Amino acid sequence: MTSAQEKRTSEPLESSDSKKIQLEPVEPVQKRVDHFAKGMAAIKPEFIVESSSKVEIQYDDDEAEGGERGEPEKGSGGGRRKKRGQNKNRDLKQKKEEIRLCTSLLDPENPKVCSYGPEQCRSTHNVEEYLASKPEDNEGICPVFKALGYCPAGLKCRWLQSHYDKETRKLIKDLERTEKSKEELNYEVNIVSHEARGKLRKKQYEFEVASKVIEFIDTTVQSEENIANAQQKRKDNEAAFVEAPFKIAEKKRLDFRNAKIVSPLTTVGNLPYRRLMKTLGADVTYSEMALSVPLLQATNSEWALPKAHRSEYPGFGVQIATSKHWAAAKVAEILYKETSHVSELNLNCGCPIDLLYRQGQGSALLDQPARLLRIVKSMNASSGDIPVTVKIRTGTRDNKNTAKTLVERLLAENDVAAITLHGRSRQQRYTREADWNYIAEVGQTVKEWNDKKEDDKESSDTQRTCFVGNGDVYSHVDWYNAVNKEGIDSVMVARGALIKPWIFEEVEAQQYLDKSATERLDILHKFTDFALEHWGTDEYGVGLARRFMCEFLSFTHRYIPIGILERLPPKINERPPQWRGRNEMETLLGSTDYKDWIKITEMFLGKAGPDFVFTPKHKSNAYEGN
Ligand SMILES: Cc1cc2nc3c(=O)[nH]c(=O)nc-3n(C[C@H](O)[C@H](O)[C@H](O)COP(=O)(O)O)c2cc1C
Repeated sequence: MTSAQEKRTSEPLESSDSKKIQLEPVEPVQKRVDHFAKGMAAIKPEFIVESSSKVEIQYDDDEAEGGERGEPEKGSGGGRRKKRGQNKNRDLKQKKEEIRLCTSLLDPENPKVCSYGPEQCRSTHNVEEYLASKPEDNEGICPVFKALGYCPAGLKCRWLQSHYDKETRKLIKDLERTEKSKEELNYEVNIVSHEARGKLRKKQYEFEVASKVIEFIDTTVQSEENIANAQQKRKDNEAAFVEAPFKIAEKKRLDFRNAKIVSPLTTVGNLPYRRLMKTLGADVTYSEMALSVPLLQATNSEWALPKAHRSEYPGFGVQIATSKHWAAAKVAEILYKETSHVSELNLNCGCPIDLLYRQGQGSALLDQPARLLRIVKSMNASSGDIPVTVKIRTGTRDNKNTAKTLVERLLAENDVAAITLHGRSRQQRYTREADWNYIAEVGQTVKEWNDKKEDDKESSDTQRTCFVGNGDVYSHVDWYNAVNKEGIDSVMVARGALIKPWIFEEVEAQQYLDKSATERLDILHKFTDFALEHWGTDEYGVGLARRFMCEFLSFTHRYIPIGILERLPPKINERPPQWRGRNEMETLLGSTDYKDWIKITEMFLGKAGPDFVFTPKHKSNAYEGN
């Protein structure tokens, strides 16, 4: 794309189904002054909806970064963030069925033993009563049965009619399909055993490596008075430490050059979404950020985060947030020993939310480089052959970039397989653009380091450190602008891959793809199928799939079809005037009303019950236009 095209273009573009998109010549500006205002997306006039009441949506992507984990508060650097654009009254609990069937009876042909016994069990053991109480089944074939040849939800499935023989009262199974699905590597990995989690819970897990590493690192932080003593202890520990099973050069290799990388994304970067992104061209995906303390307490919801779909490996990273080197060492050791499909362990040094910041986690580490280095060192020493990477921001404060100095220290004192730099400070909001000049400057520093290391024949460590830029990438134009800069190996894409999940197809094709509403709906359909495979097809699983689909739609609706724009490239931060699509479905997919999102989920998940609750993260304020 030439710079002339980037400004305004009347050049035809190829769409995904090879139809040409003719961008009409731009008419004189005076008629549409408002729509060409800075920060506004330039929509062709015929698609602009004039209305006296306009809806303004405030997107708070900063807060989204922490998911439901943190409530912003005044002070502590991020005070301005308080409540802006965030809906604080989100009820995220999904309602359960009134009459629940005991899980021991999911498959009536193969009943399991109920540990409570039918008398004590709080769920019903009366299959007929349960089936009679069930709401009418959803139409069509159960997506999980179709994919796996059986449905683990059994009698609880909301599409039961498609795999239940009423006459014989047996579940239908397609063993051939089951075999095929295994061959297709359609299963989930990194499921930490009950036994390991039980030991963790009882504090009986044996940290053979981490305990030595922690002891060694502790001696490096001894107080001044104890320095002589500490030095001796350190030497002893160093001797023990030499036995560490993996040297840096023996770790798994990462090569991110031109890799298509999806950011770690709390809540929305769930397993079904990442699986979808793999089918749409992603090479690298990350878990949602997992916190070290609940991991060590063996919290089930936290251990759900490192789970991945088999298709994500190799190329799957687990992201952790921590403020303590001992916790980092322990988590790294468990992940190494108890999971089998982790390509890298990523340390979050960028999360801006107050709760984590106050605890010294996330972006707080940027102002405590010694602590950050200790954490990386302990992770590296405890994670076996899993390489360690970091994700940082430019700094914590505006106009005070500290990332370059930090990166110099990281390279000199530690071994990080990759560094990702989000080109914003903690204080900076998403409304201001990421600083790609600074990203390139830091990239240059990493490049010089790699060049020097390559020239150093003495060096036993042959691993280069990859450098990845991050911020605002929304099209192939942004992507190539970034990777064509010296020192930048690749780009990590976050919101761009949520709003426009086919972004990597555009990168591959080096052109905009004007996806039709039907094609976009197909993508959502695929997400739903993956969501049902992951969360299940029973009432509860469908509720979760619906909720996470709404979360996804809270980003996808922000896409403005390329065919209705008159100025390219589209920018991620541009706000549109109210617009309508080229057909009803396109208009629906662009709706900012969460009730329409629920309607969209109903196309694939059946009718949402009156109990289904979804409150969008983003507040939308109606105001009178002038
Ligand atoms: C909804 C949402 C969730 C996020 N969750 C995480 C996270 O868990 N870990 C992380 O390092 N960054 C997280 N981020 C930040 C992104 O990874 C990325 O650094 C940031 O959005 C800038 O990239 P972008 O301009 O491409 O969106 C999140 C961002 C969003 C919008």
